[in-house]
Amino acid sequence: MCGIVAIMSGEPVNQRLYDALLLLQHRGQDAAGIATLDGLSFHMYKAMGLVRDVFRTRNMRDLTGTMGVGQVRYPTQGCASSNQESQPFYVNAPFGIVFAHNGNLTNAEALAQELYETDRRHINTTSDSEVLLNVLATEISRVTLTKKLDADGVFEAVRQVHKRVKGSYAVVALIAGKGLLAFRDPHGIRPLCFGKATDATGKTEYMVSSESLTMIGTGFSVERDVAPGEAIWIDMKGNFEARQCAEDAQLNPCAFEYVYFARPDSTIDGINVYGARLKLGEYLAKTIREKLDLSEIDVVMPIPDSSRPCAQQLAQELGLPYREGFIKNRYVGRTFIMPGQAVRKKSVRQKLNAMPVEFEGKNILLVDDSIVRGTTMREIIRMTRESGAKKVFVASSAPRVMYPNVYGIDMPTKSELLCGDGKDEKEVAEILGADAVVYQTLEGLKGALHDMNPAIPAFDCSCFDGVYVANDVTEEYLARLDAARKAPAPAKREDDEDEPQATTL
Ligand SMILES: O=P(O)(O)OC[C@H]1O[C@H](OP(=O)(O)OP(=O)(O)O)[C@H](O)[C@@H]1O
Ligand SMILES: NC(=O)CC[C@H](N)C(=O)O
Ligand SMILES: [Mg+2]
Repeated sequence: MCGIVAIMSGEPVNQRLYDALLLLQHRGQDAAGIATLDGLSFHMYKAMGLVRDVFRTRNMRDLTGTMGVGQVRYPTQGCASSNQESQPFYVNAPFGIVFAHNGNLTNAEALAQELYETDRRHINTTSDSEVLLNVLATEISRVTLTKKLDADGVFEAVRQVHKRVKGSYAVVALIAGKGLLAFRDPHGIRPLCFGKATDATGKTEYMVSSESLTMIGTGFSVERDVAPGEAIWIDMKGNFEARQCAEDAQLNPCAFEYVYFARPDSTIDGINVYGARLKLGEYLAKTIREKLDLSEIDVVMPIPDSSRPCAQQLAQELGLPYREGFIKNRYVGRTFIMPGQAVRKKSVRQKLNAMPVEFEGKNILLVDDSIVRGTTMREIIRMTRESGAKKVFVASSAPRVMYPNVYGIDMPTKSELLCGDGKDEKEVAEILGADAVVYQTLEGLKGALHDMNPAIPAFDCSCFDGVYVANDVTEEYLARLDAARKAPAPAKREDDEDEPQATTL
């Protein structure tokens, strides 16, 4: 999951883009970048690392201009540790475009070939985002063969992009001298919203962002979500237009955003994320009542951070005490979105510390938002027992993660999932070393989200039910992902730099 943001204003945007990226840090910890447009010149700075480590005052000073885009990256395709694949991306024709993407294309390989052979465009990385930018650039070029680029032309180009591209994509882009473009895939799998503010001269400013919390944190007021398949265009004079550019758009937002990815203080497609997590706790409590003997549980305990609202609500519903037994080191980031299993494993212990006083002689119900590879839970159960707990029960606010995700969560193969082979709760409990494990049911997840916004027809629950809403995933495609995942990583050369150099424009 990456985080993307764009601002158009009459005033400098560098600081506010930086502030927005800091607020989106939970969506990507691998790399960060900002590109601004000053007159007809782009300025860009991007590098591997967290936002606060990537940008220095001198870099910020160079990011002049009153429009800009930014991104924090959590890689799903291409190379996890490549500075070249950090975003934004830039192409010099037509006009010059900088671009940031959240999502994952499922036909990137075929598109890259088509771009080379038919459109005569060269893709220099293995990132699907570079492919998407080049499809967009090709389609913008096509419409400008016969006329000047205006709103109609931009929307026509996006219409063609929707026809060629498969998978999930939320995009922000700046076209030099022309305007700011944002669009969302026809299923609205990844989130995208926009807001407004007024600058010192009384002119309207716009922000487009992955999550609404960036607006609240930077003085913008949230206008609405970008609809699935919709594009919005703000030209250099500040004229705003929005248009539906897809033929069969239907909103199917990713359920995992509500379970884990998004910040609780964001509202996505009319559902407040915190509220959704409380609701998931309500539904999970019902299942726990059916499956566990409540008189055996002394305390309910969350695994910080993401499971807290669910655990709190669940404890209240079950009339059990809620206790915090794990203290999180706030200087360690999210474990799940770290690249590579070795670093994830090490980080769980660095990140969470158990306080024996909360465990000694007690039967504990541990609550986490999800158990994906089982890295976190395995370690947590070990720590819970070491700290003196008698019995350890486990509850997950998400159902069993059984299928690969190809829409922007980096778990493309079944083999890396704890329940990829269909293990039931008993088998999971044995493997993790728990006395019992209870998962949210799929109906519970869908019911909770439906209660929060009955107007959403369906959610992308592909990693729980194997249904790929964009109808773009075949067994053959999944087998290719599996083979790619198992291929050995290129060996590190002795003279490899530990710190990749930044990329600028
Ligand atoms: O089964 P796993 O593969 O370990 O993945 C699941 C865990 O990863 C996430 O935590 P993370 O530390 O990323 O973030 P958080 O602090 O927001 O909970 C999630 O909340 C689970 O705890
Ligand atoms: N999580 C994402 O949105 C990733 C974007 C893009 N697929 C990349 O790997 O860089
Ligand atoms: Mg967690």
